[in-house]
Amino acid sequence: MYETLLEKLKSIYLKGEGLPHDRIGPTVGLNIGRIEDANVKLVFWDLGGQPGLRTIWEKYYDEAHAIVYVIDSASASTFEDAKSALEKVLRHEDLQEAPLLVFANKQDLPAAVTEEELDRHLHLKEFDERPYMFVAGSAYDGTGIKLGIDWLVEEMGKSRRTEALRARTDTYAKI
Ligand SMILES: Nc1nc2c(ncn2[C@@H]2O[C@H](COP(=O)(O)OP(=O)(O)OP(=O)(O)O)[C@@H](O)[C@H]2O)c(=O)[nH]1
Ligand SMILES: [Mg+2]
Repeated sequence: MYETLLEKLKSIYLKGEGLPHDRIGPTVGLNIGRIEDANVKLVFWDLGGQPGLRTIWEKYYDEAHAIVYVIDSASASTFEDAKSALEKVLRHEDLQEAPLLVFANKQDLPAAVTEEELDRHLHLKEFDERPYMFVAGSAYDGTGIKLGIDWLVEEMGKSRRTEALRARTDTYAKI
């Protein structure tokens, strides 16, 4: 759902160049992004957000340590859809306790709804207990990305879900 963001993320953390924006098309299937430094290794599964592709998402839930959900802040007409799609994601039992980062993207555009307004519109806190952070920013200028991902890394580090997933991987490794 966020290839532009993923490319920016790579350019921030890996200090290289991301793909130019005009080389990024709608995601069909899966893009994988890897970021690794001395302390953490992150693997991002970037999934297409088009309605017809959303049935694929749940194939990845079981092994996901956390969720990054990207919303287009400049597209008010799609907020309702974005909210209900996210609610469905969060109801899925395979994602229990997975920390959630909601990234309100495209804040660089004049048409973007402010962080406060979007947060009020989505009011996600009310229906879920998991670690949750809402960050507004832009995949173009990079604002908010480090803040959000640093938070996510910290949450994953202390999450029971991370522990459980690690234990499972260790068990498989021994077989
Ligand atoms: N102004 C602006 N445009 C952006 C930003 N992020 C992405 N875009 C543009 O928005 C369009 C969609 O970006 P994508 O990265 O393909 O969006 P996506 O969420 O991955 O779309 P799907 O793969 O269909 O789920 C592209 O034209 C991007 O260049 C941003 O932060 N600011
Ligand atoms: Mg995409």
